[in-house]
Amino acid sequence: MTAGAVKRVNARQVALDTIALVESGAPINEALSRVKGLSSADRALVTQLVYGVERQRRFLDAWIGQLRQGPVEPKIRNILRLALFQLHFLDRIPDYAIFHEAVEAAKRVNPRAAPMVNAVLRRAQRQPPTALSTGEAYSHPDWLVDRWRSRYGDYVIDILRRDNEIPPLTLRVDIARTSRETILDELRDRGLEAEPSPYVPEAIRVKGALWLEDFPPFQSGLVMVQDESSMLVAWALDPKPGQTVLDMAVGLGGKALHVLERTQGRLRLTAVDLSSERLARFQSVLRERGFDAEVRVEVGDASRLLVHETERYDRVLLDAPCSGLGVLRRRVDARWKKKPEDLMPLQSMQKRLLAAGLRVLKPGGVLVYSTCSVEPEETWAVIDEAPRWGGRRDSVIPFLPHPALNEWVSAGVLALPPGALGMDGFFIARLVKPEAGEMGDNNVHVSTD
Ligand SMILES: C[S@@+](CC[C@H](N)C(=O)[O-])C[C@H]1O[C@@H](n2cnc3c(N)ncnc32)[C@H](O)[C@@H]1O
Repeated sequence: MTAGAVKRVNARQVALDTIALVESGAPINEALSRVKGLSSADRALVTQLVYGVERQRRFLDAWIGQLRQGPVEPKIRNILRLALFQLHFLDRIPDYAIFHEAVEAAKRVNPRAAPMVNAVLRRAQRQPPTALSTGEAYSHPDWLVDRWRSRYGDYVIDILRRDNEIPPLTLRVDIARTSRETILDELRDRGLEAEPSPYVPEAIRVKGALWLEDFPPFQSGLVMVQDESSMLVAWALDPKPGQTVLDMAVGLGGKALHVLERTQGRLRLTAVDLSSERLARFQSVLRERGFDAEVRVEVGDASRLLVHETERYDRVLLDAPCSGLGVLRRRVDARWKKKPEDLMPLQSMQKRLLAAGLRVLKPGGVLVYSTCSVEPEETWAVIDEAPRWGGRRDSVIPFLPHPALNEWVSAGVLALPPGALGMDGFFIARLVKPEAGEMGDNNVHVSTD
């Protein structure tokens, strides 16, 4: 056996251990962050295997069900899932190597199960899965398939397919300090496949593994990781130098930093988040980027903190806590954890935050409400309440960087289903607070496309 072969066996064992950790409830990123001591190639392989098995779990289990009658103990099931994933989705690993490693792994867990593993895998070679339901074939829970089919009809298949693709790493370039072409050249010099986003002028899509820690433009803050649809939030907010801006749920500050970049830091930003840990990380990035003087930070529930504030913000960004159902291609384990009953409790929080945000918005100001989900409970049902708190819809169309995005605008609101135009699913609504005496119905300025 060559040294390379030894390493591959280890990588698969590490993948199996990590899959078991995810099964026990650990978030996938956290489980992968515990993986230490592998070469970067093996690390990339473990990541690919763990993400792949987790993404395709329902499909793999349906296939196992057709190959083997009767119960399969959990550790052996994971060995079968990993082997079948490689057999079906990866073409660079020969079948005999997959079989050998699976049988050896089974022997370590339960020697009596090893012949069964061997028999199931040999059967799998001859017997591809048949007669699968849509949820099984595309490895999603039925409640999501049904929900999306009822809204999107046959387009649901595109959504499910895209949720199962490996998404690109998307970078946002601070184009006030460097050009997108400069960064593209640096990426290509490293042998990476990188292309400019067709839709967002500051975005780059990268295929393959880029170790950000070794990429100087990342270390110096010239690029950040952010999906294109997230970048559209700052476009819709359209901040101007000199304005007062409130970010009600700043998190690690991806969108707030974009807002600062677009105005070269020339605004007064108040940033709130419930999580002191996230805020501390955001503050350290602010210091590194030299933006700390412009930003006031507050920890707590924004809907309560703002009670004592007056109408003093020109722009309010409410990137609301949400289910994340638009970004399942990135958070692959979430599809098995989320439940339809999660949506309504989120809605009441989202409405409270929206009411508070509109209250502190100056007349004539703009609030952008966004979620990385397009589920109606946490999007339309929330912004439909805006008139109660003095907000009315304003079309995002004049603020979008590319006309192709308009296809996904309805009643002035951008609602990109997961994977549309190669982006994460996202909902972005622009709400304005009319000046005193201004009249009109809810949809002033709204185009009807
Ligand atoms: C979608 S994330 C924000 C992402 C962030 N805007 C970005 O671009 O990186 C939602 C954030 O809302 C925060 N959050 C949840 N409930 C909150 C509340 N009641 N008040 C303030 N922040 C809240 C969470 O801690 C989380 O960081």
